[in-house]
Amino acid sequence: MRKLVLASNNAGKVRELAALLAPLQLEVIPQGALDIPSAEEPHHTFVENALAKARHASAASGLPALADDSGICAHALDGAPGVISARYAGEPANDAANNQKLIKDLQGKNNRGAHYVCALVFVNSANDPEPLIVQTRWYGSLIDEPKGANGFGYDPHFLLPELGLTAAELAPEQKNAISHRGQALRELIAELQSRNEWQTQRD
Ligand SMILES: O=P(O)(O)OP(=O)(O)OP(=O)(O)OC[C@H]1O[C@@H](n2cnc3c(O)ncnc32)[C@H](O)[C@@H]1O
Ligand SMILES: [Mg+2]
Repeated sequence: MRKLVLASNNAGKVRELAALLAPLQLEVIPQGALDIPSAEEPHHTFVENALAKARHASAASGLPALADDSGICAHALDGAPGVISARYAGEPANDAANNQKLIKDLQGKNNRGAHYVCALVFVNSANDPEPLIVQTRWYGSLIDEPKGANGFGYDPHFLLPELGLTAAELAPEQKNAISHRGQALRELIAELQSRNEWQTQRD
């Protein structure tokens, strides 16, 4: 079976990506299972960081790799925390501290609009000259009081106004059906299939 390394050490992301990839005939291997450490993420864009992660995991494993660089952008904060979402409150990364800082920074701001961003990059090999790149957004608004126990990261504060629920109140499959990551992975799979590189069980 074709193998794919998931170039992420975030358990929440790995869970979501693995569920979305489950219908494909692929052996999905999180990089942690191969003892591949996190890549450096020095760039100013999600796409560049995702590309660095994908190349890093592919170089270390000798396998095709899929990376996700994502984050949340608060509209009243000029898009912060953005690419530094994982380490907004400092290192090591801590979801609770990041959420607290974000809510504190939004105190007194009327505009609670925000969007998640997900950049996905697939490479066939470490030096792949044609990486496949998809970037998507998921819009919502940020609430002070956390609600819900599903998901990860900023999800308990990310309200979907049309549903009246936070991302952390959605079942995993509901979140994947509408999230930035779900949208991006469906697009990426369609691109890969149009290249004829992956077959699904439906084929
Ligand atoms: O780099 P990897 O190993 O993939 O893991 P990471 O957690 O460091 O991932 P990022 O560098 O892409 O940082 C993204 C951060 O944005 C947040 N984030 C991204 N997608 C999210 C989602 O679906 N729900 C909640 N928070 C999310 C979360 O805090 C992540 O830690
Ligand atoms: Mg990271």
